Amino acid sequence: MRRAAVLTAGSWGTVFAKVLADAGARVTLVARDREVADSINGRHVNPRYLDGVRLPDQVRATVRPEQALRDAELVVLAVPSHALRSCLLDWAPMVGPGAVYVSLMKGMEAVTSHRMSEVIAQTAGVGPDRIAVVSGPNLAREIAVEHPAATVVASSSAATAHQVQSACWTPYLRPYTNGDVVGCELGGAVKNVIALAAGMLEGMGFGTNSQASLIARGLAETMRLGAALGAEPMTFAGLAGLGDLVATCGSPLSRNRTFGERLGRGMTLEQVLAQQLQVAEGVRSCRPLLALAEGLGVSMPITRQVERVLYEGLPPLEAVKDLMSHEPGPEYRPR
Ligand SMILES: NC(=O)C1=CN([C@@H]2O[C@H](COP(=O)(O)OP(=O)(O)OC[C@H]3O[C@@H](n4cnc5c(N)ncnc54)[C@H](OP(=O)(O)O)[C@@H]3O)[C@@H](O)[C@H]2O)C=CC1
Ligand SMILES: O=C(CO)COP(=O)(O)O
Repeated sequence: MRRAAVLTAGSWGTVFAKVLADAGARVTLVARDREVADSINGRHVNPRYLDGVRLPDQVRATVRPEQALRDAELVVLAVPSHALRSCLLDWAPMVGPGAVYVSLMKGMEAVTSHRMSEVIAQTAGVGPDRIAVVSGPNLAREIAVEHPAATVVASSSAATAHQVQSACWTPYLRPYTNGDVVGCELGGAVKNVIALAAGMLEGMGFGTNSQASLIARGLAETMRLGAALGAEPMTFAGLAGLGDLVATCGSPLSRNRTFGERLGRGMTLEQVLAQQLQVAEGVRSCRPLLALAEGLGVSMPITRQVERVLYEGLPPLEAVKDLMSHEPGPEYRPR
């Protein structure tokens, strides 16, 4: 039986622990809070993040990372992106030789603009062949109740991608492999920013044409950045690109979309942050994404307007007016 450690017991970590267990692994889920760990071990539920869903018996919880990590073949990482580097500096020395690191995270690191797999490689000192990224239209709550969905397992090593693919293939989650790690990670990070904008449109009362136009133009700027970074264009037509954009921009379950919707209804960043219990990665990722794009001469007008709303206090309606008033050009352009 495969042994997996999942860190930590938030929404997606808890649900992915269930996926791995349903696919046949013995899973140790690391919680930061003893009450959460006790509840998972005693009642098979995580009341803080996944109330009402029973976890399989093969999911055990601990508050001690070393207990989970010492014999884990898969080290599955699901912390907010801004916390990854400091967490891994603590955790990596506890990981056994040969383990594969799996990133579930969809964000970019502030200041460095690094993708999560880059942060893993740097802090854990492992090569790309021991890193996989899982990304796709995977709203945790829907996967938890086993609504059928698909996802992508990306790794530069086909063997690693296949190993993780077979570890998370269940009757309700269908994983496809992809060698394009850059494209899959960018798809996941940028769609969170676009979902903030989708929520703003919803909050301002705009309809389906506005949403569809946003998704298509959001995809265009994701693809421009991807092309400049060497990603495969087809990745963005797939699950980690268009698939995740549609799911996240369209679902009230999305934390990013909900965050944006509150901004669209007139709340300030501080007011929304005060209400937000779970991570909305787009809020922190939009600046490192813009920095990356600016360094490469790539234009990301929607991401820029989201940044202005978040950090410059621009009213969302003004952001829409600004986007609509630029001189229109060809639909496709490389930069
Ligand atoms: N939820 C979803 O539907 C999906 C999420 N993702 C991605 O997965 C990643 C994790 O998201 P998700 O599980 O939803 O987030 P949640 O906000 O639901 O959970 C965050 C988890 O990280 C822990 N945590 C918070 N801050 C820190 C910190 N500074 N150091 C260590 N641990 C910390 C929390 O512990 P505590 O409870 O003790 O605060 C909690 O276990 C994100 O990158 C997200 O984009 C990807 C696909 C689907
Ligand atoms: O990544 C997700 C779905 O694929 C979850 O999106 P949110 O983080 O916006 O909830």
